[in-house]
Amino acid sequence: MTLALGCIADDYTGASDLANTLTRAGLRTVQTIGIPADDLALPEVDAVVVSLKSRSIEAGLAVSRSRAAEKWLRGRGASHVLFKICSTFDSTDAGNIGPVMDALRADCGEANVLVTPAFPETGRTVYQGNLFVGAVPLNESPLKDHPLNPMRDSNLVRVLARQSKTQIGLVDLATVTRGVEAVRERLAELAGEGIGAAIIDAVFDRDLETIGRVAAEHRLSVGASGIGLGLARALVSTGKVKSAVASSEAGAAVGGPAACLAGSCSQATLKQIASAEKIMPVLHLDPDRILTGADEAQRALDWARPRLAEGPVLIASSSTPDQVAALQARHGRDAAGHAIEQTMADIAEGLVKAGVRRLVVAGGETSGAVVDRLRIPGFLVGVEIAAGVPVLRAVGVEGDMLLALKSGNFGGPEFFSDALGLMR
Ligand SMILES: Nc1ncnc2c1ncn2[C@@H]1O[C@H](COP(=O)(O)OP(=O)(O)O)[C@@H](O)[C@H]1O
Ligand SMILES: O=C(O)[C@@H](O)C(=O)COP(=O)(O)O
Repeated sequence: MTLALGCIADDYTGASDLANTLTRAGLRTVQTIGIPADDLALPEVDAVVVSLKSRSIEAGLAVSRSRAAEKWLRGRGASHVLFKICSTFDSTDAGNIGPVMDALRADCGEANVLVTPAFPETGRTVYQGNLFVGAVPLNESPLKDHPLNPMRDSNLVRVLARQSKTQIGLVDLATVTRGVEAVRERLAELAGEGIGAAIIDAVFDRDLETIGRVAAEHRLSVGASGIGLGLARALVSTGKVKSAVASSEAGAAVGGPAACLAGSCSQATLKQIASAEKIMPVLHLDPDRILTGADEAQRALDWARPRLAEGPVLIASSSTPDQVAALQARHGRDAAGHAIEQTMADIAEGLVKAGVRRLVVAGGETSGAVVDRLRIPGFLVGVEIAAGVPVLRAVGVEGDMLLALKSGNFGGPEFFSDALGLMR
């Protein structure tokens, strides 16, 4: 297999979002969990998205895991590697976007890396280096209250400069609008000033197409699904990849019980849980009990098992920003996040043992904990449920299983019923 594009995603929902975008743009794509084992049977593909759970871990570990993934991808012919980050640039001043970018840049000898989290389809746009989430700057959006990476500065040139050893420049929208040659010239200018990476503005998909064409001439780029779209379109339009029609195999029905798990505390997920209450039984976990050692997973499984034969159930740990802040004040941010993720993984494991073959998970870190526990090595990409969220068919596991891994922020209010409607 010779890859036209190699991708490293810093979380599992982000990886399925990117795999979805690449598939829809005509690239045959698989999502792997970590670097695939040699004996994992993968179909012939144009792109591999290696999913890491590296967004919120210690920066040194994120660097070493990302470098190993890059080495694997380059070893399979990928001349370009996209480091997939969140469209809301989720990170702290300690990293991990800057340190990983610096390391990958050094490994591949790239003079200048284009960086953009723009993904207009989901309302993420970048102007003068400032990230907007819908109509508001990042620091005024619900991301200011994210449980793990509260985003309080919308100026990404500043944010990335705090994380990276590289000097960070800007390629503004006026330059992008002038086209591919103007962007190339601006990059050469920045390289001449010793600037190794640049935030590049993008508001519309046509901006991403310009960016994709220039990025494809380089060895490395950093961004969300939008730049993935630009790269995929560039690979297809230059004939490097023959555009493929998405296969229907990935979405074939599996039947059996279905369940949903929500660990995201985003506003979008809170609304989706409220809507789900109208159509399925919902159990709200008690996060304090989880942190004080009570067996909430057992309570949840005892609640769910007798209900599964009747239809889908939803189990949620999600709370409002005030409740999250209070819990973190009592137990610490990382301890709270980790304990709740592990409880979600325990519940997922118990549900699958009870026969669940269709599982919807809301939240990136939560999805990472669940997929790791279920030891799923990879996914084929099926139909799109909502922008950035496809149906996934597990590969390398016994029996058929469909999952949807939803970024906390993605999907409309009826997401859970929309997902279950497409996961037959
Ligand atoms: N009630 C809660 N209080 C505090 N933290 C929580 C609560 N519920 C879930 N969490 C944690 O918040 C984090 C949510 O992150 P994630 O799953 O990535 O969601 P998102 O996709 O919205 O970023 C996880 O670490 C999760 O364990
Ligand atoms: O780019 C995005 O917004 C998503 O693909 C993504 O990375 C989501 O992360 P979570 O919100 O943590 O699920």
